[in-house]
Amino acid sequence: MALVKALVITGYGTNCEKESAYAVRQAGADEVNVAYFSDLVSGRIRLDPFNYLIFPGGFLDGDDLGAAQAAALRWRYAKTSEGEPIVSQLERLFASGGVILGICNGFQLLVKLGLLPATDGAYFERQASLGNNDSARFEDRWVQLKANPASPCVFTKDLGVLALPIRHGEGKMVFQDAELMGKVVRENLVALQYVHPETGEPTEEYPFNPNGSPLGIAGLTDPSGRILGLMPHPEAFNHPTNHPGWTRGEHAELGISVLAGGVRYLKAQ
Ligand SMILES: NC(=O)CC[C@H](N)C(=O)O
Repeated sequence: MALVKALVITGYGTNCEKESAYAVRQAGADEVNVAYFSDLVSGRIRLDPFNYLIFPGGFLDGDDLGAAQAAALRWRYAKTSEGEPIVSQLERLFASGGVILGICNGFQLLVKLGLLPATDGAYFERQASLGNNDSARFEDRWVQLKANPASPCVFTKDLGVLALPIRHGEGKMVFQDAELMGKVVRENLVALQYVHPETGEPTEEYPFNPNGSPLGIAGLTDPSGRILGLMPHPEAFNHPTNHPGWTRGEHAELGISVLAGGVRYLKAQ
């Protein structure tokens, strides 16, 4: 049974690192650390000791150039003060069986860095993007979701219907072309979809789908199932009273369950 050592990356406008660290601790991680990207550059911290990496939500570089665009370039090209590409540490963490979770801005980063959806194992080749919401507005409310039971995703494996908060301006999934989107769907790399509350089925209808994402795509995984990126914020549903309907006695699966999927997977190794 592996120890779960989580690292939450912050800096440059990230603002959900504390909730994400709290949530992964609640989910059962043995060790939880928060570090700045600049700590990786200075060498104060390395990715090597960790097996659970979290890219939290926020406004990296103020969303200039598009959400997480500059950060994706930073992750791809920055080196430690000793000259080692930081991306090599990231590649090693993943190659040695680690799990990676990107929440909202973190999802945008994973997609722009080419870690999602990575069809055909083409990691670090960008195949998709996240564009402006169809509403052309920042959307901030709760949505209903459904996990895809056929997806290889280790985070959403045992999940069904979920209610989670969203808060983003750039959540519309855009694929390179229709062929790639078909492949993502066929290979079940769609891990999570917005659903219509009446039918419980994936929807493109606003406001249930808050951004106009095709097929209601709210989260993607990679072919290994060890990377998950999602627009909603599971870390923000860490107690039953976070749910807007809790005083009416409404219950829903805590978002912590998403983070717990990664913990369970690592502990089973
Ligand atoms: N909550 C977030 O992480 C927001 C992500 C990004 N800044 C957006 O608005 O789309």
